Amino acid sequence: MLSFIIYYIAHHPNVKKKMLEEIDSIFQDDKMRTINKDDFYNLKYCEAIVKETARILPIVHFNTRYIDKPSEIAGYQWPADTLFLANIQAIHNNDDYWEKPNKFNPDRWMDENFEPKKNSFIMFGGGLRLCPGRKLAMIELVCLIALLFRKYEINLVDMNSPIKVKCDGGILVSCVELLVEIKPRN
Ligand code: HEM
Repeated sequence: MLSFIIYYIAHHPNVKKKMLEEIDSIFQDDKMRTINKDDFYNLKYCEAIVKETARILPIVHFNTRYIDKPSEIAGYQWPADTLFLANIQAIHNNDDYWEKPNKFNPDRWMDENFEPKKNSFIMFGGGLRLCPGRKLAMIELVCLIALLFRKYEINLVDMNSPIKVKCDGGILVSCVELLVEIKPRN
């Protein structure tokens, strides 16, 4: 997921600028101090970048559900042993739920009153089997991008290269290759 985040940041200079302003306002040019809980809560724009990346390109593309008894779901009768696949990628990019879904726009998450429509943002699944690691994953990703971009300038080697992804088992999406140039920030 970090590769996808770096890719989208590199392709949206206005987003990168805003992210660096947030990071610099929090760390005040200190490139070494340990990140703490308050920093995490203040890194709202970084969090918005993580969510927006996961909206456009969810690493879990499909969520699965299985019924072991015949059931009626969404007005249809289904036999026992039916496996359902919910297409997370399609839901996240559907214009019934999202304004300009193809636009990478972390700002959509910045409005205090913004709440995605019910079940329209399911990067961590939902219901009883909701991902139990979601908070840890968010903390790790937000802190990681803040600590990386606080200290390093990260650019893509080839801005024209499309993102190279592979999909394992039709469900998990990962980045195959992303060539980056990293140098210390001034
Ligand atoms: C960006 C990172 C992550 C993403 C996108 C993600 C996404 C998901 C999704 C979509 C599910 C299926 C939920 C459902 O069926 O409704 C899931 C389940 C699960 N995740 Fe995560 N996850 C992430 C990180 C983590 C981490 C860090 C942990 C553990 C430390 C974790 C542990 C689990 C476990 C144990 C389940 C199975 C839950 C169950 O079946 O009851 N995940 N995750």
